Amino acid sequence: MSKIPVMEIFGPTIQGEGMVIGQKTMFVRTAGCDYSCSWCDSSFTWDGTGKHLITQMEPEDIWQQLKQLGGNGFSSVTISGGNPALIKNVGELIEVLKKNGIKIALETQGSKWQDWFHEIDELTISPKPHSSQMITDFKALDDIIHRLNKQNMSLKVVVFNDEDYVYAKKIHQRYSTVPFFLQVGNDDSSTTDDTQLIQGLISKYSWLIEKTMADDEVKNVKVLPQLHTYIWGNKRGV
Ligand SMILES: C[S@@+](CC[C@H](N)C(=O)[O-])C[C@H]1O[C@@H](n2cnc3c(N)ncnc32)[C@H](O)[C@@H]1O
Ligand SMILES: Nc1nc2[nH]cc(C(=O)O)c2c(=O)[nH]1
Ligand code: SF4
Ligand SMILES: [Mg+2]
Repeated sequence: MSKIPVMEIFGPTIQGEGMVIGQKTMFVRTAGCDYSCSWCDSSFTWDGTGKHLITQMEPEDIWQQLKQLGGNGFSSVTISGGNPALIKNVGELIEVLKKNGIKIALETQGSKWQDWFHEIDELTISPKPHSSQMITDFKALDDIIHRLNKQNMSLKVVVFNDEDYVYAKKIHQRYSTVPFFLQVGNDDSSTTDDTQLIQGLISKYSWLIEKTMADDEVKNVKVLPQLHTYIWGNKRGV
C-alpha cells in the first residue's frame, strides 16, 4: 500500500504565485519538510501544530477527494507542502492525475531530487535566501537544475531584504536560462487584519519592483506578489 501524508486538499482556487499565477487549480498539500524557514507561511506542515490534520492517503483516495471537492470544474492540480519532494509515493499520485488528464504543478525548494520531477508540467523550484536562516546546498541544486534540463520549470526566490535580493540575483546568474521570478515576502503570515496586511504587502511589492527596475543587471525577470493574500489574507486552504 503506498500512502502519502496529506495535510490538506483544497480548491478550486487560483494559483497565487509564480509561473502560472492566476491559473484555476486544486491543491494537495503534503506534510513534512526538511527545512524550517524562519518565515514559512505553511509551518503547520512541519512544526507539529498541524499534526492532527495529517491523513495517510492512497493516491486513488486523494483523487476521489479532489473530485468530490472540485467536481468536473478543474483540469489542474498543484502539489505543495511542506516539501513534496521528500515523498517517493507522490510519483503514484502523479500517475493517477495523468491518467485522468490533469495538468500538474509542483512547488519545492530544490533540496531533494525525485525521478518523478520529469512528469511535472509546471515545476517551481524556490531556493531560500538568508532571511529564511536556511543554507542552500548548491551541489544538490545544481544537480536538480541540470537534470531537469529543458523541462518546463522556473526559479522563484522570496525576497524580504537587500541581502535576499543579492542572493536572488546570484541564483538568476547561476542558472541564467531558467525562467526567473522574484516574490514578495510576507513577514506577518499569522495576522487576521487583512487591511493592514495587504497595505504592508503592497508597499513591499512596490519596494521590490523599484529595486528590480533600477538594476541593469537583472533583465529577464518577473516580479510578483502572492496574489491569493490580496484576496484572502493569511487564510488557510485557499
Ligand atoms: C510553503 S512553500 C512549500 C513548497 C516548498 N517547501 C518551497 O518552499 O518551495 C510554497 C511557497 O511559498 C513560499 N513562501 C513560504 N513562506 C512565505 C512567506 N512568508 N512569504 C512569501 N512566500 C512564502 C515558498 O518560498 C514557496 O515558494
Ligand atoms: N492560492 C494559493 N496559491 C498558492 N501558491 C503556492 C501556494 C503554496 O502554499 O504552496 C499557494 C497557496 O497556498 N494558495
Ligand atoms: S522549504 Fe517551504 S515548506 Fe519548508 S519551511 Fe521553507 S517555505 Fe516552509
Ligand atoms: Mg502558501
